[in-house]
Amino acid sequence: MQTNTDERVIKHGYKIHRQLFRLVEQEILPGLDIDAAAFWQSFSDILSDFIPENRQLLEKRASLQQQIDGWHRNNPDFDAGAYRAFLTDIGYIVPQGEDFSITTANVDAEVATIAGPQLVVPLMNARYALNAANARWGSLYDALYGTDVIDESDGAERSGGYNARRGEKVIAFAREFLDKTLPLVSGSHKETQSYYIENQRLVAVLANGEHTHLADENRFVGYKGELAKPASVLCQNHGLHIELQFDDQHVIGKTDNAGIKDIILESALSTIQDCEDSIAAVDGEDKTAVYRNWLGLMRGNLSETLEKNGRKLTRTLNADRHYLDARGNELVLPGRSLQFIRNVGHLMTTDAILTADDREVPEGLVDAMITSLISLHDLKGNSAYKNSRHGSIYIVKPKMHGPEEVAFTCRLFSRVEQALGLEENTIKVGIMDEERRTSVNLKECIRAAKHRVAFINTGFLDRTGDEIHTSMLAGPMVRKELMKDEKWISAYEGRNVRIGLAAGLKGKAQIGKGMWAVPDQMADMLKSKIGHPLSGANCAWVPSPAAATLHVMHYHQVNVAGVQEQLLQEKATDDLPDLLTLPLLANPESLTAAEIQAELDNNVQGLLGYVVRWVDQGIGCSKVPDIDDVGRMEDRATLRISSQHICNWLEHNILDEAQVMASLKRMAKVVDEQNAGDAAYTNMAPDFDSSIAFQAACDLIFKGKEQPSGYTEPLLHQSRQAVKAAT
Ligand SMILES: CC(=O)SCCNC(=O)CCNC(=O)[C@H](O)C(C)(C)COP(=O)(O)OP(=O)(O)OC[C@H]1O[C@@H](n2cnc3c(N)ncnc32)[C@H](O)[C@@H]1OP(=O)(O)O
Ligand SMILES: O=CC(=O)O
Ligand SMILES: [Mg+2]
Repeated sequence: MQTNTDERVIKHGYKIHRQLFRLVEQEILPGLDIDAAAFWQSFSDILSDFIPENRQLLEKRASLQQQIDGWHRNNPDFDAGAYRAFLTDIGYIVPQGEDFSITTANVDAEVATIAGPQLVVPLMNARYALNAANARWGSLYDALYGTDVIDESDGAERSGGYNARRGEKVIAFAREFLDKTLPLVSGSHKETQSYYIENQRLVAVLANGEHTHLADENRFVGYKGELAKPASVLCQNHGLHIELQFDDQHVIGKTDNAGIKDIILESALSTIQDCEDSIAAVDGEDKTAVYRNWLGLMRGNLSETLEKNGRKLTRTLNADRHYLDARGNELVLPGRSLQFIRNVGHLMTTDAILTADDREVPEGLVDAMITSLISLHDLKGNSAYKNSRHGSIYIVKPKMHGPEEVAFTCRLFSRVEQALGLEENTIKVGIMDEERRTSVNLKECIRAAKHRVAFINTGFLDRTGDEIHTSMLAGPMVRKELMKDEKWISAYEGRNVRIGLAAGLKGKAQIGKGMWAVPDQMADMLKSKIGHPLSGANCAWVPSPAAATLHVMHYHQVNVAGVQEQLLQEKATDDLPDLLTLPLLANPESLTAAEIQAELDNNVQGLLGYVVRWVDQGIGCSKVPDIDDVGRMEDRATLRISSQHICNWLEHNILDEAQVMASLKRMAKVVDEQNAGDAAYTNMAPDFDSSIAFQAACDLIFKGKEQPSGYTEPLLHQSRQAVKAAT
């Protein structure tokens, strides 16, 4: 990209984008008691010290991939034993050391001890970022009413104004939840006429006049209003709060036997503010905008004015929540999720800072320094709202390949801590277990971060992309939808929990599970995502605040600490062979022409639908209809899967270029039609050659094999930069 270096400020040879420079000097540093000159000095030292090693780590990735490609070329008859020996020889599999336990300290309860949903949100979008931070508490009634969890039969449709029949179903569902979560000594919440507090106990009055209590009295923890007629009652189960709100004049409350107007669930315990795969930040200007949003969250003053349902409103961070406890003393609960920030990985570079010879610097180095600097506002109490009550900064580091790269991240964080005057290990690291070399060596990856690891999370979407790319030459892969039934993926998910528990994460850190990537299918999510807590994971990703409010019900049902205790008793098995079982098609000839076409069209439709918004409009995460018209969350990781999958089938002649090109052109028209209502949208068809987005989609497929680890960001960035330069 052409960069006007005149617009830059030179610091110790590095050329800082003026917008970023101003942000740091005028908005971030004030109030931090950090000398600007000292800051730029230590930042430049860090860049100079870490750039060469960052480069070497990337070279090692490329070299290992080359050796793996060569091995597959020379070994068309796959032998699992020889393959494992080869991976060990080349250092892809590293030796495993003695058992150990992590020592991470000063971790907030939302990470260490309470199990619950984790919401991920594109940080570039202030409206969503604020919504996510506030998603700590969510209305169960809204989450049920607004999603397919409540079916539309018997006149319970969602459309139009308030539908009382649907409302009844919501109330019935919620009462069922209360009966399971807060059972009464006798009777049911379905029969309650009122609730009151007496002798520090919650009393429920039933239709038959009986006054009953909670079966477990300790689940009542607080209230608002009067003892005899509370405005709300606060209960707790597995460390998660449930608030029953009363108002018999309210439109819902007046239809309810006990005057309940809503049930509020503590929902997204933690949130990941994402600088990575769900955003499109391709230059210094974009990076500055993203950092400014993080600053607003850490200073507590981020706000966004928006129009919703014909009304203008200003969204800001929610305050903490105040109650009286059972004894009548003040009880204050966090009003916002605990916020992590996801930095980018080691691959990409950014023109936010250029070297003396005008080369972009590694973006991950800039993220580490700037996002930590901003987080200091929280640590120093410069915000009305506390994020970490234990003085920690939580950085999620994605796409690391193996323990060496984790160690590099930890050394970087250590240097950032020194530069900012922070105690060692203040910056916690969330390790995305989403590259094959990390899964294979997970124990050693955790060891490399054992003083600061705050989570290990199975990013199964990137992990699937890496599975395909790493073994690109081994043979054609199974269809995308069938990946979830493959041996490697269940070994991967199981090992993550088992290795995490053996490394002492219980009670100290999160063992996390991946994203629910079908944002509108909440009924299905409710059926299946209980598998995550049941597997021993104490958090799992959700795509939206409503999904957090629904998924939290699983953590009321499952006592994750108990599951983890049980798993710790089980004997470990060697599941590395399963993890290394390649997801190859057993019988490629059995695929019908229709199956091949459907797989191709589906991949192409999702790919184009995502890429066109990314490249033309800078939207990094989209809900894109698949071939069956199901809206799917698409981000860079899902794009990595679809592009690599098509590339793999091309490589093994299941597809040919002409067929792929024909599909791209046909599906481009479909995607154009899907976006017809968007005034900012530019069609790809029929002038395909002049659509940068369409060309990017082609490159992601036809040049997919050469992309580092099959990543999509180099081509996406290049194309978005071209669009920005042209407008
Ligand atoms: C592999 C990986 O790396 S996964 C991690 C990356 N993925 C993500 O971060 C997914 C985050 N989710 C999203 O971006 C969005 O939910 C999408 C793109 C999937 C769907 O977005 P939309 O179609 O706009 O959502 P939808 O119309 O259902 O809801 C919009 C409302 O929900 C809110 N919302 C939706 N997603 C989120 C979210 N993740 N956080 C906070 N609020 C959200 C919006 O603020 C909006 O509410 P508002 O009008 O009051 O502001
Ligand atoms: O980052 C998450 C993933 O699944 O990839
Ligand atoms: Mg990922």
